[in-house]
Amino acid sequence: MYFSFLNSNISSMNFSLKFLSTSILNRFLATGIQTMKNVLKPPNIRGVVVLNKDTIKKSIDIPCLSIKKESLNSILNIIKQYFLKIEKFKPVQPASEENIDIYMSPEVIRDWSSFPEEIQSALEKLQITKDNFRIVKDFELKYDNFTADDLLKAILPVEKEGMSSFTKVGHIVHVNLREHLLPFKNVIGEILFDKISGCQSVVNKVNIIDNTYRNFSMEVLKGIDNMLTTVKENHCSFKFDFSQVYWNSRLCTEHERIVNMLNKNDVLFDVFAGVGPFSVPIAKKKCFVYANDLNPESYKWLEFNAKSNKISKEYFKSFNKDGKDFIKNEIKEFLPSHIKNDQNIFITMNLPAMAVEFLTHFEGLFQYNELPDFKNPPHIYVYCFVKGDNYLELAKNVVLNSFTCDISQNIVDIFKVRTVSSLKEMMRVTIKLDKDILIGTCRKRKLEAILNSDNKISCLSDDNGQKQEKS
Ligand SMILES: C[S@@+](CC[C@H](N)C(=O)[O-])C[C@H]1O[C@@H](n2cnc3c(N)ncnc32)[C@H](O)[C@@H]1O
Repeated sequence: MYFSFLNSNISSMNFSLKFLSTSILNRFLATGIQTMKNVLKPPNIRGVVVLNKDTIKKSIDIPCLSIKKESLNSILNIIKQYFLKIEKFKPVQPASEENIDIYMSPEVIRDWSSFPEEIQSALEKLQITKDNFRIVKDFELKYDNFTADDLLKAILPVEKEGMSSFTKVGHIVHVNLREHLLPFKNVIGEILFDKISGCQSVVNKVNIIDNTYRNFSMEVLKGIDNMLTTVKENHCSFKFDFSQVYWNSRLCTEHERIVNMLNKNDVLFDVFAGVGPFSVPIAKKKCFVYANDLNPESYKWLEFNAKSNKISKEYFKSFNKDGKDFIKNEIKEFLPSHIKNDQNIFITMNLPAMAVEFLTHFEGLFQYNELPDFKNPPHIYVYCFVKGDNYLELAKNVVLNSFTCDISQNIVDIFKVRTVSSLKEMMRVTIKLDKDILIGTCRKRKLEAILNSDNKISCLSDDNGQKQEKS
């Protein structure tokens, strides 16, 4: 679950300040009626660093239709679009034994004539006319009626309000406040704590994510100091200490994409598994999963999550090793039997800042006779960050340059996973691992090709790794 102060998302529900809102305004513009678009926004609170909730109020006039209770069902579909939709407020309220009041958005409706003609005539057919319409004066909008988006937009410096983001992980809402927003940290903490459903703790990331285990130092801005939390993703639950391990809700869709690519009986080697967002749901599909993470805390929760999601040991093995050792030992040990069984084999390498550096360990991982022949090559999904408009080309080059042999024929897909920040893209590159790479003949081939280039001789390897010479 993630949000930006200009562009937010609540679990799969997005709510956005950037494209502030929208349906009512758009409808309004479409009907050509003049808008009063800020009428439902908070009063002037720009720059406040101490939140005095009682003083955040605003008096507005609200259009209202009073109708007989029995007419409600017939007119609901006609006027639903004009309802006053604000926090902690019901647009349809009983007025007396027989009557109900329907409150409409003053952003859209100012008087009876604000209704488009076809709406007026549809209402009039049901004996609802101008006489049923009135303006309720001096209705008080309070702190409770404003959304977190509205309040933060009203408070934070205009030109910089969108330069930060917040994410919900279980009961924790975490923000990443740049320096210019630090004076507002308590206000931000309080608003998010009050407004984000299920939030028990608001934390600010203190350092940038540059340590080995990709976790953050946190400062609790509001709420309890308990970073042990549980989240649901891809029909599995994941428990972990958010201050000790890596978890990023923004990767939820990517995790789902990979989970959907594997089918029962396939094989996954997850080199940088974290607490298991690829490995656990994939093992749940009865795939054979080998999951590894160097962080002892991640490994602990990886094992816990496999158990709590009732993954059978038959399908799940976990390791607490450096990625290099995992490739050189576990992948080397377990890959051949799965190749022999002709299973679909996938290797995920999600450590985007440096995963490509581990690719070279696949080159020459096996002696020629250690590996059976295979038709169904394993595929690596390696993630990387690149900066620039030509991100496909950049990602391809990052991967190509990580091998000592030429593997341009082995790159079968390049996919933009998400934009991390302006111009920084997270990419997934798919590499088809052929025998030539795994037994290292591709290296020799490249070397020999260079050595022989003067004699116009190029060396090729056939499927069995046997060298052929062409002149
Ligand atoms: C970006 S996280 C990805 C976690 C998980 N796969 C996901 O998609 O959320 C990278 C993980 O790699 C682990 N890690 C960092 N360096 C490592 C290494 N040299 N070997 C193995 N794991 C490592 C970190 O502990 C972290 O859990």
